[in-house]
Amino acid sequence: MPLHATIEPLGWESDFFNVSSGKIIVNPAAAPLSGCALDAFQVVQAKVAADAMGQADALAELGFRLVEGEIDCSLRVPKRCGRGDGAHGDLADSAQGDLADRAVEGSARLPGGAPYAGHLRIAGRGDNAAVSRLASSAFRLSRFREPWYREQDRRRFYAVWAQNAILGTFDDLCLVKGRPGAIEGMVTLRRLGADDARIGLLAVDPAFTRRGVGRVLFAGALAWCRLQGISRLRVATQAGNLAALRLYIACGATVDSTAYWLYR
Ligand SMILES: CC(=O)SCCNC(=O)CCNC(=O)[C@H](O)C(C)(C)COP(=O)(O)OP(=O)(O)OC[C@H]1O[C@@H](n2cnc3c(N)ncnc32)[C@H](O)[C@@H]1OP(=O)(O)O
Ligand SMILES: Cc1cn([C@H]2C[C@H](O)[C@@H](COP(=O)(O)OP(=O)(O)O[C@H]3O[C@H](C)[C@H](N)[C@H](O)[C@H]3O)O2)c(=O)[nH]c1=O
Repeated sequence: MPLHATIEPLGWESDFFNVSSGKIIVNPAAAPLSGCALDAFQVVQAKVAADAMGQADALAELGFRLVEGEIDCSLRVPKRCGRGDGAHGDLADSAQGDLADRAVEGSARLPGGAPYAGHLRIAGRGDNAAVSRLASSAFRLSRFREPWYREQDRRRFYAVWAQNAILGTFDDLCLVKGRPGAIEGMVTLRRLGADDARIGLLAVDPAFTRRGVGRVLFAGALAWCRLQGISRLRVATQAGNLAALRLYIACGATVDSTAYWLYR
């Protein structure tokens, strides 16, 4: 069966990776996708819902290859509530809220941009080097991988993502645990709309993994959402990233959707 779709040019990615890139937009009203249209790009990406295998088969016929699976998760942002205060939700809310509050003690100063007094603080320019170092090495599981993208460009991509979060030019901010130069972990966040936000990048320095830092970062992300009046936090990861999936599920997230990335 032919796939009816258009190809949306990806300007930012084409410039950043120096690879002319496009993305498939499935549209039953569009013409059938042709090899000729695909040949105009060095890389064409498609994100296919995991229950739409007909689309994946049609793309395979056109020469697309599987790159990775993606799992999209989300959770409701728990309301702030003290122990024993049943007025603001269930037990899970209460436990999550306590952890979040401890993670961002002093967080009332957040909207002004001042650093946290608690475990987490907003990263500033002085954190640029350490945050970039962590981001460039942490995200080994990525759809920006060989043979389509060079390893050094994948590393640069996540470093720039983190730098842009510090500047607030892509994600809105980057929260870090640890002193400048001695960062234990980082999480970046972006408001998507009135009610929801998304974690961009979340990583823990390998010297500090399995000590609860990931949970603290996630709790800090929830606390930021609460301060912003955001009620839903979204996060995505690679299907093969069991550590991240287990972390998000342990923090209360549930799976919203699953998909495959295919490239040609
Ligand atoms: C939005 C995104 O950025 S998705 C990509 C996520 N980041 C990465 O993959 C970067 C590389 N990995 C990391 O930085 C870390 O391994 C993280 C962030 C995934 C986990 O950070 P940690 O500080 O180790 O997590 P933390 O100690 O808080 O563990 C919480 C839970 O996560 C799960 N978990 C963490 N690491 C692992 C692991 N290696 N294997 C299995 N489960 C794990 C467990 O359920 C754990 O609970 P438990 O210790 O009670 O069993
Ligand atoms: C830094 C930056 C990026 N962009 C653009 C470039 C891409 O088109 C998107 C990001 O795409 P996304 O699908 O989110 O990228 P990843 O597949 O790498 O992300 C997943 O895995 C990550 C490890 C992480 N968990 C993330 O949350 C997941 O979505 O943005 C841009 O336009 N401007 C920029 O500055």
